[in-house]
Amino acid sequence: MKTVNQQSILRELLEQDTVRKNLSVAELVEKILSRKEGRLTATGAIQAETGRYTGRSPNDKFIVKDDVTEQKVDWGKVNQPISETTFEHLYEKVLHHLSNQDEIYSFKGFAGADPQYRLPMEVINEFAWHNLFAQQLFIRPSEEELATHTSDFTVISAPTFKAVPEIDGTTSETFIIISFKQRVVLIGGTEYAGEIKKSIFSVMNYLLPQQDVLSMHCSANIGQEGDVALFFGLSGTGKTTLSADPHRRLIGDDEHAWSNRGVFNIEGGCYAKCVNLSRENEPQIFDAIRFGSVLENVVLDEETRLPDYNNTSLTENTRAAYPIDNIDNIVQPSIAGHPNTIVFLTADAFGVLPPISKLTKEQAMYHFLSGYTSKLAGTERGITSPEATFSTCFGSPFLPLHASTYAEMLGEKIDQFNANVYLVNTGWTGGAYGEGSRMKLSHTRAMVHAALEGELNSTEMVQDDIFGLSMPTHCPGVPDEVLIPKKTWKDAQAYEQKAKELAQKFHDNFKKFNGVSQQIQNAGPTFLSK
Ligand SMILES: Nc1ncnc2c1ncn2[C@@H]1O[C@H](COP(=O)(O)OP(=O)(O)O)[C@@H](O)[C@H]1O
Ligand SMILES: C=C(OP(=O)(O)O)C(=O)O
Ligand SMILES: [Mn+2]
Repeated sequence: MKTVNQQSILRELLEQDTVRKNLSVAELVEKILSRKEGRLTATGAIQAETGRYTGRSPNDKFIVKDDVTEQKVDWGKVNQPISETTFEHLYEKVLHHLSNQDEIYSFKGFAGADPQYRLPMEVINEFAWHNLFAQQLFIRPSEEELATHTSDFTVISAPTFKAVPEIDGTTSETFIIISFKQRVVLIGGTEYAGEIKKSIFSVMNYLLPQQDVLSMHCSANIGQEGDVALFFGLSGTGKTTLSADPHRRLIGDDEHAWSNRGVFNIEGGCYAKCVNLSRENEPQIFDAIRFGSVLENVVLDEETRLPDYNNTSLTENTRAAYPIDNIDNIVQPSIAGHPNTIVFLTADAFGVLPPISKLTKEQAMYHFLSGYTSKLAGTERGITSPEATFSTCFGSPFLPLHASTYAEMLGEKIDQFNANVYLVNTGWTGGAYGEGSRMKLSHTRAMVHAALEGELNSTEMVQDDIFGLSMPTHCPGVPDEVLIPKKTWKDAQAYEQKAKELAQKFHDNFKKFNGVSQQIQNAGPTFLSK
């Protein structure tokens, strides 16, 4: 059988003495420098460039349709099917490609901080810097854990292997293919490191709900009283930035799961956007970038070798990868109790959603299913300015199962633990993208702080008459007029028009969720039902 064949080729490959296994950070750094894969920066971090692709390639992502996945996966534009035969041919070619390299790198570790649900996994890389990335992003094993480690999923990344669509059955030279039957992710044709971590996230989004654990595209932190907050949001909306908070310990910046024991981080590291990064605005992230970190597509000053975070000549999606331990106030292991507060981050390019609003349970479900936000420049191929999108569960590119699976689980948990839910607009204010400006980070931080401290519970609220959202009228550290979008626009009529345009989009998008309860369907924009 084919399956056996590939598994034995993989085993053979891993027995070759060209495979360097779980090298230390220092050894990997030496490799990266001697192979000229990257450069040493004055921060101590490695800098690497990814060439043509500097963001994810969602159109090149597939799931193998086989007897394991056929009935389970929500097939469509996000989860494109590919045949077993196509996968097997490519798999063999990629393994052949890797067996011809002078050296390749393997990292064995885990996804999932809770020992009950963790996935022992392995990442095999053609590039040493990708292997360093994997080591920093996934959960590093102890010596004992490594000695007894048996991988239950393998990511194989061969960026210089390029597919030929006509022969290989892909859409382009790039491919990201998950086979749940063979427990393999195959990545080729792209050097963007984000694919490695996000593909394992997709794997966990398939596996965990089947164990009755909700997986979520969110960051998480914990306050002094042990109160847990989650921040959901599509790429670039503020999960990493807002979860790094000197007053709250970090659980994780991007991927979490919620079991009947509480929440846990899926990863062991962070992957921060670093466009315009400054110590003043984001001190913890700025200082996390040091020896062992990886700066991706960040331009260096040629003389000082210091990163120039304002330079977006390679991409706006510049990134820093570092182990979570590089942040000084963290929870270790990355496990905590049940969330008290849930924040949905939306980067509203229309500039009409309130900077913060408190949601009813029905509104929470409505907005979770809608997942309205923007794709921000650079995070996906072809996106050069914020583009309004409805990304269900604030993470549609990473969800193999139907949105209702995740939404129903979240709804039950919100009910059970009585969590407060807020919608926070980290996008535009005072006008749409191009006219208004990005919400001030200091204001967003102040609003989030007030929400987490319970200060908004006793504040007077007003309801906006287009979306039906409850907006606080005061918030410490934020001018009153910022809280009400209409007041931030020069032209109130223009605001109204734009807001109604967005409300209509919400309405049109939600038609596909006609199976959900009437109460949830009614929790959308209010002016349309008048
Ligand atoms: N009001 C705001 N709230 C959050 N982030 C903001 C805000 N204004 C600007 N930003 C910037 O937006 C980016 C958010 O990115 P990040 O936190 O990495 O997103 P995510 O983790 O959700 O992908 C950062 O570069 C941050 O500095
Ligand atoms: C890494 C990504 O997203 P996030 O910013 O959510 O981590 C990505 O979309 O490639
Ligand atoms: Mn992030």
